[in-house]
Amino acid sequence: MIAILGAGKMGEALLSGVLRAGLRPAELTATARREERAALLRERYGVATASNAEAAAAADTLILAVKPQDMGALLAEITGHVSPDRLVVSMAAGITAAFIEERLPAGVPVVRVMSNTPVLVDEAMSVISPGSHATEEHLKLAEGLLSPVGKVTRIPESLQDAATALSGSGPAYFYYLVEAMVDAGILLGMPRAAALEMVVQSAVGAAVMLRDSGEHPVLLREAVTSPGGTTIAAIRELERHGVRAAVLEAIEAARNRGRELAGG
Ligand SMILES: NC(=O)C1=CN([C@@H]2O[C@H](COP(=O)(O)OP(=O)(O)OC[C@H]3O[C@@H](n4cnc5c(N)ncnc54)[C@H](O)[C@@H]3O)[C@@H](O)[C@H]2O)C=CC1
Ligand SMILES: O=C(O)[C@@H]1CCC=N1
Repeated sequence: MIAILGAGKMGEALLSGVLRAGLRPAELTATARREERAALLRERYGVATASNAEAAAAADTLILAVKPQDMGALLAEITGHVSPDRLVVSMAAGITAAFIEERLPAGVPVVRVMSNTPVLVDEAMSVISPGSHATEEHLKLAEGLLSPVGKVTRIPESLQDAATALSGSGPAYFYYLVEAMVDAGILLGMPRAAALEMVVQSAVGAAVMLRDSGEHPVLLREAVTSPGGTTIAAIRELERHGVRAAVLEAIEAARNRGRELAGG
């Protein structure tokens, strides 16, 4: 039995993903703070819902999907119902495996995960790290849950906040760029729907080429950038406005915020 504790956006995305991957609803339990939310999850997915304590007592694998700020309270609710023969998987930004281990009985294995919202379309990037009691078997269990909904990679926990800043938040940066490009289309007199179609398809095409061609992004960009042409005129403006430096600083700020989150 797998329990998803705090099935909000990410918890529900993972729930739907593991069901698409072939788990049966009877193998899953979800928890929610509000009864209307629990009813919606039961109705939409056919899974059972329970209190955190009941779900923790029944499940072999507990997936913690609450906000970092709610993690302490959730752990206090479940600590009396978790034993070292279970696996605890945390999806929260910033919360260290040690934070969880300190609040659960000694020896409980914890795997820390940073995934992202493309879980919803089976294109997630999930980055996992073992806590101090997690073994190869526990990492394999976590990979088994996450690999049907996207790519999974292992990193040392010291890099988890950086992974959060890069791939956890990453989709938001691409959406932000798409928004800005569509605005540029509006500025140039393009109808909004047409601008959105052009920008989204360019993003999809670029993403597929990045993933499938094996070429470095610099080479792919150079292939678009003709001498004396249009693209270099745009790149000059991006450089003049310090966009590359802004990206470095933005992602560093996200990493630093992740470091703060475990402190509340
Ligand atoms: N949204 C994103 O793109 C990503 C989020 N994350 C992480 O995933 C976690 C969840 O984020 P979201 O799904 O975006 O937030 P969310 O707010 O949509 O989901 C959290 C859910 O937990 C529920 N909850 C809080 N305390 C509870 C309790 N004691 N018992 C039962 N339910 C409880 C809330 O009512 C809410 O529905 C966070 O820790 C976040 O850092 C990680 C990667 C990406
Ligand atoms: O913004 C956040 O805190 C969460 C973690 C990664 C993406 N969203």
